[in-house]
Amino acid sequence: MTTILEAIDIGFGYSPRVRLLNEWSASFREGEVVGITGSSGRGKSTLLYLLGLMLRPDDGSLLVDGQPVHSLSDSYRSRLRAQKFGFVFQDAVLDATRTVLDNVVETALYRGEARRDVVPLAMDLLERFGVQLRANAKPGQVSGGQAQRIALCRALLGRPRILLADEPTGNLDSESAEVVVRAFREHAERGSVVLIVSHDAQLVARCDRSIAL
Ligand SMILES: Nc1ncnc2c1ncn2[C@@H]1O[C@H](COP(=O)(O)OP(=O)(O)OP(=O)(O)O)[C@@H](O)[C@H]1O
Repeated sequence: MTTILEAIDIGFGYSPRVRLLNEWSASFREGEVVGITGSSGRGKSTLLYLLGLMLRPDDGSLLVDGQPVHSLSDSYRSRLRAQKFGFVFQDAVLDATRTVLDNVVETALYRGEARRDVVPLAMDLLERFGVQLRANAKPGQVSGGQAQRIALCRALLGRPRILLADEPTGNLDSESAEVVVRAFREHAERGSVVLIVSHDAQLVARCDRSIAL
């Protein structure tokens, strides 16, 4: 299977005294759903920021589809992020001034897709995750669990090659969590990799493998 993302001997600390990662290596292949576990404060979210090109490692290298990315310019890394990455983070960061539907289609429009093409796809995703009736609401008018599913729709609509999810089922009941896990699996099977940070042992057990930090 093709390797999509590879970290080689990554080192990182927010300050020299507090090192979170030392010579950390891992590779992630097409079709995989990988769980990342570790105690609170261990650095799991930080690892997603590093793998998602939001932070730069202090040492080591990172390859995306075989291309070294650690020393690329910020603007190139931003473009790569928009092209290849999808994020489902805890603080879902939906734009409060725009409707749920506009939030979901935002990344696809940024990539140059036509609104008339992506709106039906977005509505299908919202329906799948049980939030289609909130399409015209503003993010401030939806619950935390709904916001999480809306952020997931936005990420999946972008069909990212690398999907990074931080506690994606944290605010969800078990039935909604099940829908999310199935969606991750299907997404990976279409030729992507999905990395999930979670404290939820049941969720991690359903991944293809897990990595403990
Ligand atoms: N921007 C920052 N500047 C300085 N320290 C930070 C910053 N962000 C996080 N930290 C610290 O780095 C450590 C790792 O944080 P991180 O959020 O990556 O852990 P985590 O494993 O995801 O934790 P949790 O399971 O509680 O979400 C923590 O001690 C945290 O306080």
